[in-house]
Amino acid sequence: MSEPEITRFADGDALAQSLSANVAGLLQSAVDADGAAFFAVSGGNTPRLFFRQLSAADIDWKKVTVTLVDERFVPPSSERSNQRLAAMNLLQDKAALAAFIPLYSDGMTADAAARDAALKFGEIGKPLDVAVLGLGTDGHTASWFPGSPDLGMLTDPQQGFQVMATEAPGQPETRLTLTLPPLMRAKNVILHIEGKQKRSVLENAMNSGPVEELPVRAILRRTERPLKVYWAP
Ligand SMILES: O=C(O)[C@H](O)[C@@H](O)[C@H](O)[C@H](O)COP(=O)(O)O
Repeated sequence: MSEPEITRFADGDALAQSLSANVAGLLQSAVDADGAAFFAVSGGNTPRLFFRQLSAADIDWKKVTVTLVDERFVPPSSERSNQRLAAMNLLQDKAALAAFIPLYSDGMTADAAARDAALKFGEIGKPLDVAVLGLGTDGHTASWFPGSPDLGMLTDPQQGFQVMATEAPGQPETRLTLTLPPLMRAKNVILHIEGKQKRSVLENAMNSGPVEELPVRAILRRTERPLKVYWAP
């Protein structure tokens, strides 16, 4: 396992400025190299400022496809929707030109929506260029939650499903989530965390111990290139 590369920033503003500039550079490099870039973002509260900064980046957004690392299985009109969060904060300004692959699909079951999203990923024809992950204080990333009966499948590096529906204790709705294989194959995996509590969760996760206890361990131990951590207290 290669140690993650942790960069500390004075505050969330400085982190958002650096992260958005670096992600914009990675996406444009992918467009320059392959003619397209494939980008997955997480939801939750942490990424808002990063999204807003990135939406103003002057890159070739019409050649970028954005998707979600995970989603609550609710319509985009819901306050709980990560698609809504991305639409309102990232897919604005210059980034409004990007293509978007949702995980939620109206009129489909969660399993059918997961299959549908995975089919669309396959049509992109390349692995993710950039995946930005968050971290819960319970050690979850994506929708890989401790105590979920699906955790073994979700974090199995050999299994063939890129997107799966999952239930987790304490989560009000079914989740859709990328599994470990598409994230570990991503060319650049970034973990964006803010606050001292999440830093200590990360330190603990970097120690030996079961994935079941802190599921972020699954990606810490499996990325093909060192995972980059952006952290602000
Ligand atoms: O749907 C979600 O909630 C996210 O994708 C999730 O994995 C998030 O990254 C962590 O829960 C951190 O969330 P906060 O940024 O709100 O702490």
